[in-house]
Amino acid sequence: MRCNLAVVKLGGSAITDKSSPETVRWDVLESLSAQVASYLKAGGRLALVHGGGSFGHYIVSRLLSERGRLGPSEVSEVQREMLLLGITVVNSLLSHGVPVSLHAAHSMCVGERSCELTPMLRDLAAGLTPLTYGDAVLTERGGVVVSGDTIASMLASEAKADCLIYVSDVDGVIGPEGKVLRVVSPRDEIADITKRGVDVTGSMKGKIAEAASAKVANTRIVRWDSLLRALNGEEVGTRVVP
Ligand SMILES: Nc1ncnc2c1ncn2[C@@H]1O[C@H](COP(=O)(O)OP(=O)(O)OP(=O)(O)O)[C@@H](O)[C@H]1O
Ligand SMILES: C=C(C)CCOP(=O)(O)O
Repeated sequence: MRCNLAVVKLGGSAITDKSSPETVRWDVLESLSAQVASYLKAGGRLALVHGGGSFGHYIVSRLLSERGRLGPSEVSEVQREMLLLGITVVNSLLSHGVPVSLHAAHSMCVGERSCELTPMLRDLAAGLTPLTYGDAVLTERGGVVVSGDTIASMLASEAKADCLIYVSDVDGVIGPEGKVLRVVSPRDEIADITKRGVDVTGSMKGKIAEAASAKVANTRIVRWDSLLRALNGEEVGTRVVP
């Protein structure tokens, strides 16, 4: 069935090149913005989250290896880097006529799994397309990274979305036989096909666990060029079940 209210996570593996720092994949971003615009034009509603890609993951891993921890200055640097990618995504969506409203995750989250998402829900109800992203926040334990995968899952549950779509650079989840799985659960064995590049928040295994915890009926991991098909209810990519 076609999605009425969707939460879509624009994966950093799709919108950036994770093997090269601060590199946007402009063609992919343009395509995703056009697919989002087309879904909205057909009457769909959605909220968006994007990942760290070669912006967030690179800076976190560089700062951790150079300074050993994320203190106030490091958290601020990560927040700045994610804002840069956030503005880039806003520019692309706006150029396709999407009425996007950007919400910094560090203004809504106080820990890895603790976010107050009401501002996004309010904008969604008002007819805007709210957007947030994976980010860093300063806690009593020091700086921590809040994954966009987690925010997307929490947002889908709170918004009572009927679809939760994780967009990435792979056709879906690759199973141990090397083929895309039609369905996956967090207990299933999957192949490890991690590419060059850095990831500080758990890659595919973490994504499956977060996706499954949302308990949204139609939860999928799809390649970027299949987003609109997924929003239209087609069985593309890999469906995630608890
Ligand atoms: N079994 C698997 N099936 C599919 N992809 C896998 C698998 N194992 C590892 N991967 C890796 O997981 C990556 C996708 O996870 P990743 O966390 O990078 O996605 P993302 O959400 O797009 O990125 P970001 O966290 O930057 O937003 C793929 O690019 C692939 O390299
Ligand atoms: C690395 C940072 C700052 C954000 C991580 O978010 P994710 O890429 O959605 O896991």
